Amino acid sequence: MAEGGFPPGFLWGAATAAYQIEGAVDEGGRGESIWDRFSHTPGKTRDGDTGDVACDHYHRYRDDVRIMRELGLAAYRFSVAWPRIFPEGRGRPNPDGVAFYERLLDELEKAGIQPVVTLYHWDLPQALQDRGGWPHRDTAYRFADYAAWMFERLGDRVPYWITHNEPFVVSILGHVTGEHAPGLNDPAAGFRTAHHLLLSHGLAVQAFREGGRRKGRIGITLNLSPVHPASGSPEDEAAARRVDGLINRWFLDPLFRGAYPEDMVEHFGRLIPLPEASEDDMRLISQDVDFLGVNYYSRQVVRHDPGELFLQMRQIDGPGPKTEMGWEVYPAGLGEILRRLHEAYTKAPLFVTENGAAYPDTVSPDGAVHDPDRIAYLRDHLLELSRVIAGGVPVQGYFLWSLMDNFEWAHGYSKRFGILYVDYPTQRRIWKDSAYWYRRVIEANAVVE
Ligand SMILES: OC[C@H]1NNC[C@@H](O)[C@@H]1O
Ligand SMILES: [Ca+2]
Repeated sequence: MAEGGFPPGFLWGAATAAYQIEGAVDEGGRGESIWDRFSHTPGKTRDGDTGDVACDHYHRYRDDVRIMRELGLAAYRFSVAWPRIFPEGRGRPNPDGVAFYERLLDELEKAGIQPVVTLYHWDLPQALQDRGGWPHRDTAYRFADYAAWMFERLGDRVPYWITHNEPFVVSILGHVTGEHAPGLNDPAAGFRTAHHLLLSHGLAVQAFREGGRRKGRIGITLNLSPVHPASGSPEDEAAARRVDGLINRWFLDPLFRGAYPEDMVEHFGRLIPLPEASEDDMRLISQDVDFLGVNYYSRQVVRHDPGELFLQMRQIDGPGPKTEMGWEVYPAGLGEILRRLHEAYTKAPLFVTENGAAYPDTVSPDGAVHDPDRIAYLRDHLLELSRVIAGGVPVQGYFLWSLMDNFEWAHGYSKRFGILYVDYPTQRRIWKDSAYWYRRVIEANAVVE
């Protein structure tokens, strides 16, 4: 392939998540989620923003799918809100809830767009949180029941299933730093959460396999980042290895090697009571997946800091330009992570299930949204991706984060990741320059100027 080219059949997509775009939180029988509770808790999100309305996608999905078709997307990654299917997290399913997703699947089918369905993108039913949430092992089995029900109901319509989105973020930001729902500061709960998320993934894969030959494929999505030492000093290199051990290896090793990374078990075991990792659990967790989803945004640069309790490290700013999130633009990191996965972890197909950037987009007087920085970010990452594939790493698709501006968790609506600008007061979707550019990339199946 020429520089910047992609293989025939490469799956061009865009990604969203239920709580970030749907709104209609009290409609269609939907139950409360931990993000409803968290966002409505004073002080937790910027300006007290909530997902109550978001992009009103629950009502506007037909128009949104029309735009996806006009963009030329081959696939669309979205998440199902568990509280729409099981308002109490368990027991009786809610027919109106699944009916919404069936309508969405109908629109995608008519548009010739393949659905890629994430079963869990952070919106745990509050009723399960009230019974202990992810730190509680039983929640893993409730997730497996939910997943099995979805496979039964929609299994013949969904070619790609993703069990979890970013278990690291759910575990650490939700249960250790408290930046995300449910807002805990409890490292032991964080590690039990990580284990139960992985266990629930394994139980769902088992249910998927037992459900007989299904047309679809199943995988999991991890947020992965290369971690570089701030200097070549042994202390900084050790700090980088510890951070790599938590962000990357704490999840990759169980999934693909059947055990938690020994150095990190040793490190954290001294500080925190770690959950029991039985052989049965690890066997379930490390079942083969049909693909691995990778969410890539940036690298981490860290130095040793003896005073920091958890990892004795301090993250520092890399030298490159930063996005609106303060994340360094570092395209080489995408290649580094994908090559490492293929060489050291799995020969399974890979998908970039999220990649993108937030910038302070505004609508200019001519009604356009000029976002040259986002185009540059996407172009550089896609050039890197093209090189990685040309080098033999089986990356089969790319999902841009995000299709549209949306609720960026604790940052509320202040961070815009979309290639579609959302004018929230009117809910108008305005194509940013990057949307026109991405349409040309898809048409050419190659990076364009
Ligand atoms: O921060 C940008 C994205 N990162 N991955 C998970 C998504 O829900 C976020 O919006
Ligand atoms: Ca409400």
